[in-house]
Amino acid sequence: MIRRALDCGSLRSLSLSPVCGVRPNLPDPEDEKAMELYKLYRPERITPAKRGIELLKSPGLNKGMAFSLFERQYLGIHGLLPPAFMTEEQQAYRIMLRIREAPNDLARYGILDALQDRNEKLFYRVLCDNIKELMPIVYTPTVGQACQQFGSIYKNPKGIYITINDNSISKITQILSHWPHQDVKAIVVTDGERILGLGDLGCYGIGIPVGKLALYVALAGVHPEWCLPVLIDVGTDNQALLNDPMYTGLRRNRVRGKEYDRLIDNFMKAVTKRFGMDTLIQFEDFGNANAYRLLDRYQQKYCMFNDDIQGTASVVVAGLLASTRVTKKKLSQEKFVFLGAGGAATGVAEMCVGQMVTEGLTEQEACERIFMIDIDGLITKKRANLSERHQKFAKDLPDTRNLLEVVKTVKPGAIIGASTVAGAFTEEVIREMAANNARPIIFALSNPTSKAECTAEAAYKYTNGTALFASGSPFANVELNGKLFKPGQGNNAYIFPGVALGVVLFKIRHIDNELFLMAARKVAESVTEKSMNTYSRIYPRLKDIRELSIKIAVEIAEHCYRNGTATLYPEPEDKEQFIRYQVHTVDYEELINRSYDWPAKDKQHGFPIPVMKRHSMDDE
Ligand SMILES: NC(=O)C1=CN([C@@H]2O[C@H](COP(=O)(O)OP(=O)(O)OC[C@H]3O[C@@H](n4cnc5c(N)ncnc54)[C@H](OP(=O)(O)O)[C@@H]3O)[C@@H](O)[C@H]2O)C=CC1
Ligand SMILES: CC(=O)C(=O)O
Ligand SMILES: [Mg+2]
Repeated sequence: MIRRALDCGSLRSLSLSPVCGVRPNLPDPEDEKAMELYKLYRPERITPAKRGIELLKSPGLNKGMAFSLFERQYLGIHGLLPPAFMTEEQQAYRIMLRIREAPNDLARYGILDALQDRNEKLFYRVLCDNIKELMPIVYTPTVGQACQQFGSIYKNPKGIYITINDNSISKITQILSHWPHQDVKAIVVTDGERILGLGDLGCYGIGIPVGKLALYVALAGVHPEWCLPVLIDVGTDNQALLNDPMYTGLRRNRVRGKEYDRLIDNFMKAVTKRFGMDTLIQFEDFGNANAYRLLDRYQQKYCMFNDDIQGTASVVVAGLLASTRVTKKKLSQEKFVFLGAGGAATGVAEMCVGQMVTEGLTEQEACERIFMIDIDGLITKKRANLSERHQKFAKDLPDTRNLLEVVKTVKPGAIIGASTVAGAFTEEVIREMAANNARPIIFALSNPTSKAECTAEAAYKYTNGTALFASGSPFANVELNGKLFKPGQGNNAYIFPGVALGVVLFKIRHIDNELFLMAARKVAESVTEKSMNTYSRIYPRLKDIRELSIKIAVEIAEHCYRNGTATLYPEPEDKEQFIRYQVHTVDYEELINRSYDWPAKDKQHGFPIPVMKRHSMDDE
């Protein structure tokens, strides 16, 4: 993907200017009221206790050659760095050069991974300023490849590992206390059983919480030191990993049942004991058997959500709501066929029901419009042992495993794939959708790209350009009959960063489903007419997510103060301004607190930055 950008755009495409509006607002120093609010919630910066080489080895503090002469002398690093000075822009430029020259995406992942270990600010600076180009590296699809090869690429720890051998609250609390940051406010946790659509990757799944939390920072401005990735290792049933000499996890089959439940229970208790009751816990990539079960068990007790269920539901409903502006049909007037009936698909189906009910249908009428297919075929009333969740979607139709047959019978307005079955939306299925709909909705949500139910090209080609298409992992633009299509990424990355930002900043203690429906509506209303009418794209641009996250956070904060679940007091009057004061900045800050009697700010050293044209990938 990036290789191509290099080939056609070469170095002239290098971006030096920030594109995501990342900077937090600083109040006008003359405005006393604004300064007071700013200082009330934001602690004073303190000159770090670390000095010398120890400081340079701290990724949260290190600025490399961007340290000024004054900082170098004051902090005991003078002479430990090459004598030249560089700005953050120059450093970012160097890194982007290396990234674009790397032979493949996994190598790019390695460069970014090493940068995160070395200089956190610069890592986020580079990521934020090149989000469209680099999100596919730190997130799906490349993160999937990184997880699969984690044994050979592992360098430095970036999270906490809790195993079935640590199964007590005190042991887990002890482990959590080893994490160097005290002020953890958000955790992403997986047990590695369903990593993207790649299945059970056991301990190698740690890449997913690390990647999701990188997006907390890059797409919502959550502070990196508030974030903790966690891998729960109960073994793996992946025989290839058990045979892999490089495997980094416990070499045993998965523990299930009571012991497993006790471990998760102990983990939840230990987290709240160590970091407080309002610590946000995002469940990620748990297997089908545990995802909903754990959500049902903990949703009312802890500040938690399941991203694959609720985040996915929200982003898909957002895409469907945006599509209504093109199809001119409400959700409640459409029929939906889901391929896959696991956590993601069922979460989406349930939120569609919620939306249809707000549009005036009864729950039963809404469920009648939703058809679900799992590995055993269409979910029908004849199916034995259906879960309560799936019973309401069961239909009085003949059993079939044939998606085309279902599409021919039901004539849905939308097909939504969350099945991990690559290519399941065949040419015949897509053509049938086009035959029945002026603007067929086709969502191939399975990740990574290799698992997508169809490609963007197939969706546009077999519908003669009428498809409203979205995919979980990014696809390149498609040109068809002289028209340019820009496929949207139907990925929960539009949702979880903003929800997390709202939750951690306003100390929201309970995350109900309503928040995700609100987030969905915010995303849908942010899609521009130009995006839809010119490019058939029903999601906002990736570079707009940061602003979107702020809007989502404001929306959910207003709601949570009304229902009493937001517990930050005094309640900020202007919530948007409050958020803008709080978000993490990717600009270097001076490490020395000069509120003492230091001489006037020393002059910034540096050489002129080469002028480059703006990069063409982060276009409209
Ligand atoms: N775009 C996004 O934002 C997101 C995408 N996803 C992606 O969605 C996919 C599924 O995730 P999730 O629901 O959590 O996983 P689950 O394992 O919970 O569900 C997978 C579902 O697919 C079904 N399935 C498997 N094989 C077939 C088949 N041949 N025909 C029909 N159905 C089949 C399974 O059936 P059975 O239950 O009978 O085994 C199950 O219902 C993954 O690839 C994941 O990466 C997930 C979350 C977010
Ligand atoms: C995007 C995501 O959460 C998944 O594929 O699991
Ligand atoms: Mg996931």
